[in-house]
Amino acid sequence: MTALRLADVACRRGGRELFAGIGVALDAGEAALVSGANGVGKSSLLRIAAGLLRPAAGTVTRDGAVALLGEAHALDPELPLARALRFWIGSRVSMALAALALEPLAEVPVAMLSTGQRRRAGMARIVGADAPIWLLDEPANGLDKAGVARIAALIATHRAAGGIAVVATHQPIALPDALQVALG
Ligand SMILES: Nc1ncnc2c1ncn2[C@@H]1O[C@H](COP(=O)(O)OP(=O)(O)OP(=O)(O)O)[C@@H](O)[C@H]1O
Repeated sequence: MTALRLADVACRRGGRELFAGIGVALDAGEAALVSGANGVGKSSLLRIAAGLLRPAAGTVTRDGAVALLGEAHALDPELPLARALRFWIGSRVSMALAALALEPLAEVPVAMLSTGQRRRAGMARIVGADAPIWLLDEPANGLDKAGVARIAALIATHRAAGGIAVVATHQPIALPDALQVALG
């Protein structure tokens, strides 16, 4: 059964304690919204949840594969979008492009995409990742209203299918019944 647990987690970076005592318990279909001022440690918390950063204290357990949308999109800037995505998600490229309304841009090099298009491309990688646990760092950054609504709808669909979503954001995004994780 898909699950994500952070118990009494603390984070230190650059010799400073960013946060301590954070607990998050999510099961299939649930979501958390991570909020807080710039530099409070939202990205760090997602990296800890992903297993990319070791917590200074506490434990993290994951039941299910993780897809992390970081601040960078992790797509080869030189490649046309479809090929850059194929590296990560293989045959699920068409589905992922369609989910983000990116089909018309399939042959455009990633470096030429606009800010919002690049963000959607990064999200296409997550949608195609076939991972039950989504960790999304500012997924709505640079997106227009329709783009934000699309991300919210994708997260809702993912949850309805038994997925988990942790979203760090400064922007309002619909995340019904989300566990609130306020840092700082
Ligand atoms: N590799 C690193 N080494 C040392 N300190 C770091 C490192 N990466 C980040 N930090 C520091 O950790 C703190 C938290 O950074 P983090 O990116 O987690 O914050 P955030 O809440 O996501 O910020 P924002 O809202 O601006 O994205 C910042 O003070 C940052 O300078």
